[in-house]
Amino acid sequence: MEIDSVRVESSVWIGNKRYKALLSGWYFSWTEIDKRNRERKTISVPVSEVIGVKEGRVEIQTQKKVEDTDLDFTLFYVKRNGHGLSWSLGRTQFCCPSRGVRDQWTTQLRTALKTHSPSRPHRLLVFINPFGGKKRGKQIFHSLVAPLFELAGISSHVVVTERANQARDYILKKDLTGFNGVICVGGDGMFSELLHGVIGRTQQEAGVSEHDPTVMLQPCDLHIGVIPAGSTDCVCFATMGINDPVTSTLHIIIGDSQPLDVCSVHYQNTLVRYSVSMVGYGFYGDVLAESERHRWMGPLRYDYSGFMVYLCNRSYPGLVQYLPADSHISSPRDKTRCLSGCRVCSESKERLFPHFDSSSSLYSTNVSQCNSELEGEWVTIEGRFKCVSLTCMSSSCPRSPEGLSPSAHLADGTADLIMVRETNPLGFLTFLHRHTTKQDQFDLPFVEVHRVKAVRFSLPPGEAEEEEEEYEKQADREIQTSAERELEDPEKLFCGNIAGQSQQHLAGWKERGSETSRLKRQGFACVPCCTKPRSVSVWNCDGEILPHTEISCRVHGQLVRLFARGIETSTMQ
Ligand SMILES: Nc1ncnc2c1ncn2[C@@H]1O[C@H](COP(=O)(O)OP(=O)(O)OP(=O)(O)O)[C@@H](O)[C@H]1O
Repeated sequence: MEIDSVRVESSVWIGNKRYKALLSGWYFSWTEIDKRNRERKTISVPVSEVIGVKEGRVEIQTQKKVEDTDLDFTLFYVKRNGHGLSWSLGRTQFCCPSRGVRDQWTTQLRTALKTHSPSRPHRLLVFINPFGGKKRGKQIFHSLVAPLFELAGISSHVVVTERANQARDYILKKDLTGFNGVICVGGDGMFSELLHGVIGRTQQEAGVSEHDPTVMLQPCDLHIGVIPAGSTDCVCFATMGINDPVTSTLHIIIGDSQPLDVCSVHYQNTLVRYSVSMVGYGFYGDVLAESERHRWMGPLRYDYSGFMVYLCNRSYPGLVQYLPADSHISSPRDKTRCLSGCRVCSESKERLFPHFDSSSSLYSTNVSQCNSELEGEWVTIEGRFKCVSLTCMSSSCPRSPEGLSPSAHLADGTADLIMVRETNPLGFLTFLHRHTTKQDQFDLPFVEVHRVKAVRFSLPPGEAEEEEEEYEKQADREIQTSAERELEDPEKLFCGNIAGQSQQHLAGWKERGSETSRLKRQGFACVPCCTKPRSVSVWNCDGEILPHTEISCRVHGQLVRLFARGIETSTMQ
């Protein structure tokens, strides 16, 4: 029988009220019937949003309780709260006229679930960062996430991390057979580990060199899920519209799938990092560098560092080259929002994977995309900038609900390049302040924004040599100071610089044996309030400081997939 033609109907009781229950195609609904047999209010649940069907009267919240009765079944489903962005577990207990009817309901609902939700995960690999955010990762997983996975019949293998990069290395090296996805319980740093692991693993298996800046990367099949438990959870917020562990868990269970663009950052012919959120130079780099020196302050360090760096009022020379995206498709100032089911993103799939058909491998089709995606005329802009940033998504967060670029798309194969030229402190404050309001931050004479496919940043020729000289001198001074500090208190240096967010990146440096250069650069870059004017800032790449100034960035359309669906339309004004 065709599932769409399945129709099951019967009388049921919820409490002491009589209802008509109906399973028809994609929906299960129940309508109250009053004493005169008139139909009252109907509640309708899409089968794809059913979490589980259990025999008896079952409760899982606070404590699991099962009352095994012959006539009852309990339905668990996604319930939308408030404006709908926050999801919780809905639960309704149905009492049937006979055991036969009850069994028919449970069987038909489970069959419908399999048919309408074929891409739900069955087995997940979960990484918990016990030190992320308020250090509640383990508690969040065991009290809020694990019971829902169990209810939905999802098994999970849990790894509580003991060091930075453990999750990334695990994904790169271990056998992942049987896993339908990887989940992080932590913040953006943990997400980044999973991102690097999943992309790296996929390229290894496809025999693609990540270091070649011109290569087409293989899109990744393994989905990534994010349970927010960090102090910065921007990726979660920008793809769900809310930071809530239960909402994220429910999106994972129902197998939502949101493709995401990823920006690769290269230094010459070496991959430096991947980014999904922001690669920012100048102000954003300085704030991160400064905040790393004040980790002891906790999340407050970002406000403090932002204020200090703002007071320094620095601007930096730079040569920015970019490859524009097709402006007929969309633009960063078209006032649209990338919402769930976004037309621009779904139409981009054909452009990004023009020869895709499910019978052939994605990679073989991507090779032809390689050339066309890097075709076009590069535009060059030289000047002094307060900041230059590139963002693959709106990068909205609770503090800036509209984000760095409100009209950016999650999966259209482009990023928005924002350049803020040198201006007076009040002008720059206006630009920053507009990120927290609905006012257009691009409607300022010193701000430029472009939708792009690739960007290159370098120092203007004269500056580069001058900088190199000054850099060497300053670095030597810093090394000496650092060494003295280390001798005084080795713990201090370790805690201040190695622990936490920049760990992944710094570990990478260490692996490459450039401890000296790390000290040089870090010491030099992290003193925004030093009296001497500097001409070079650092890059902030999704919360990590990059070890290079002259970088090239390229957007890889729909490279990874998240267990998410974007921000739902009905909830947006
Ligand atoms: N067991 C661990 N010990 C130390 N660091 C870890 C551990 N597990 C993960 N990490 C690293 O901690 C960093 C920060 O973690 P995460 O993003 O989960 O939390 P966060 O509170 O949002 O971080 P931050 O406030 O520093 O941005 C990540 O880059 C990750 O590599």
